[in-house]
Amino acid sequence: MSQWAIEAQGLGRQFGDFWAIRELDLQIAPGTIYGFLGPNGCGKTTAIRMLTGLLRPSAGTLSVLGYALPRDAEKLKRTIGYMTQNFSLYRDLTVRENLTFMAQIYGLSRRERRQRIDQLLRLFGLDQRQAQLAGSLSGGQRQRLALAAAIIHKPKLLFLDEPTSAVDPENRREFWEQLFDLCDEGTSILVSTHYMDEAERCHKLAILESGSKRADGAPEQLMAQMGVQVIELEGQDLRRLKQQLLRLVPVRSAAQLGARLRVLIDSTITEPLIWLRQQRGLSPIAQATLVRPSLEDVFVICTGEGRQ
Ligand SMILES: Nc1ncnc2c1ncn2[C@@H]1O[C@H](COP(=O)(O)OP(=O)(O)OP(=O)(O)O)[C@@H](O)[C@H]1O
Repeated sequence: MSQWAIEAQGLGRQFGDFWAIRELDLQIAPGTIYGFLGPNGCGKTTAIRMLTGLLRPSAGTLSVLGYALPRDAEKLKRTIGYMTQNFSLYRDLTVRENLTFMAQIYGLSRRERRQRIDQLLRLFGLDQRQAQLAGSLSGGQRQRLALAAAIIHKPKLLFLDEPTSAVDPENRREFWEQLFDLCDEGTSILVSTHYMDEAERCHKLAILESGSKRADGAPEQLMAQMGVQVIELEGQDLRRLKQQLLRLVPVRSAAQLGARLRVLIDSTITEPLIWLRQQRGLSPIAQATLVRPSLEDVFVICTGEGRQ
C-alpha cells in the first residue's frame, strides 16, 4: 500500500474542450491537514470530487487510502467524509434527525448511533439544540452540524470544501481547533479555501490557479523560497509611487495596504533598501522597512497577479 493518504500523478479533468484541472501531482501524508488554496473557479471542487471518487478523471492515476480510483470508488466512499461547499443537510429535519439519518446511511447500529450522536452533539456544542430544525440554526451552528455529519462514521480521511466561507472569524477559529483535534486523533484532512489565514494553518498546501498547481509545500517553506524580499513603504503619494515602482523590472508586485505600500522585490537585488534609495525620479518615501513575507505574497508571486 502507498505510504501516502492521497497520491495523484498527472490528474486531469476535462469538461468539453476545457480542462478544469490539469497535470495535478499530489503526495499527501496521512495524519496531516493539507490545503488547496486558490481563487473561485480555479478547480478546487473539481479536484476534490475526483479525490472522493465522485468524478471520473479524464487523465492521470490516483490512489486514495490505498484504493485505486476510479476502480475502487465504492469501497473508498465508506472510509471518507465529505463536507461539501453548500449546506447539504435537511433544513426541515432537526439537528438530531439529520445526524440519525446520516448514521443510518453508514450502517451504524441503534446503540452505536445513539452513543456517537450524543458524543458529537456534546463535542460540537449542539446538545441544547438537538430538537431545533437545521434550517433555523446560525451559520456557525450549521457548519458544526455539517462537520458532525461528515465524521459520524469516523472516517480516516476528511474532505472539506471551503468549510468556513459563511462563518465569522471567531467561529472559523473554533472550527480549526476542532480540525486539529481530529487530526490529532489520526484523521487526514484535505481542506479547500480562498482565505490566506486559513491556508497558513495547514501543514502543507497546494496553490492552484486556472486548473494548475503553481506551488506546493509547507507555508513557511513556500514563504522562504518564493524568491522575493518584502518591503513596506510609507509616503505621501502612494498611488503614484506604486505606478513608478511597477515600472522597475525587479519589482514583482506593489499593493497598497491602508497607509502603506507593500512591495515585493526580486531576490537578485540583495540589498533592496539600498537599491530603492538609488532609484531616481520616485515620489518621496518617508519610511521603508524590510518585513516578513506572508502567504499572500507567495500567492501573488505564484499567480503573477502583482504586476497589474
Ligand atoms: N460539470 C461541469 N461542466 C462544465 N464546467 C465545469 C463543471 N464543473 C466545473 N466546471 C468548471 O470548471 C472550473 C473549475 O470549477 P470548480 O468548481 O472546480 O472551481 P472552484 O475552485 O471550486 O471554485 P469555487 O471556489 O467558486 O467553488 C470552472 O470554470 C467551472 O465552471
